[in-house]
Amino acid sequence: MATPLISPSILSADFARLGEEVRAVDQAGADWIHIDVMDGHFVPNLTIGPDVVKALRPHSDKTFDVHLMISPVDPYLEAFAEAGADIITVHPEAGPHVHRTLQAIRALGKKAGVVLNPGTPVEVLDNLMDLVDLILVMSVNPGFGGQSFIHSQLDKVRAIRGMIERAGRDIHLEVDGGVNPETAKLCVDAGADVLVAGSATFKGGPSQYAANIAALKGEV
Ligand SMILES: O=C(CO)[C@@H](O)[C@H](O)COP(=O)(O)O
Repeated sequence: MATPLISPSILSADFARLGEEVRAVDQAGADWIHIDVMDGHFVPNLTIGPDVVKALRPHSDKTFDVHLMISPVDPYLEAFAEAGADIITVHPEAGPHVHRTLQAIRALGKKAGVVLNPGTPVEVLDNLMDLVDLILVMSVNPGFGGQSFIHSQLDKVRAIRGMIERAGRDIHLEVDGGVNPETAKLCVDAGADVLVAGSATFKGGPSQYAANIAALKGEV
């Protein structure tokens, strides 16, 4: 299979040692760092805000891939941009005007991502393709790490890969949720080029991170 970029979700890291954990996965071969921001309203869990992103920024030069699961989302874009996010990814359901939200992310000098929940149809992308640098397909319902991969999302990945080819632009296609070495291969074969993995990266503690990331890349 083609080698995907791996973006470990720090949701599965040891939150008491978050800076060290980010450094550890960076040194273990992570390509990006995936940061899940949850508000207890748009999704049924609470995580972190821009101050934590800012505190983590000195721990890695890798791309900070920030997934905002918050509503409303527009009032917080600037804070996450200033905190050091490189890519800011939003849900179409998180505000009244997703087109305007993506424009606002680009205006802040950041890459813009849009994310589709398992129940969100691909048609939502029809008028957004020229505004996105990343499309994230959730292969679990967002809110928690450690859930099982929803295989029906692979058809969505295949459909979006076709849309990207037709758009003729360089757009990353990322999958998140229940990604392990077995499902990673299915995602890459379906057209994904970036994989988010929480449990499968952080399992076994820091001594295992390099092996876990290599396994996700299909290198072992
Ligand atoms: O955004 C989310 C969940 O909402 C994901 O990023 C999870 O954190 C992935 O965890 P695993 O399924 O890989 O354990």
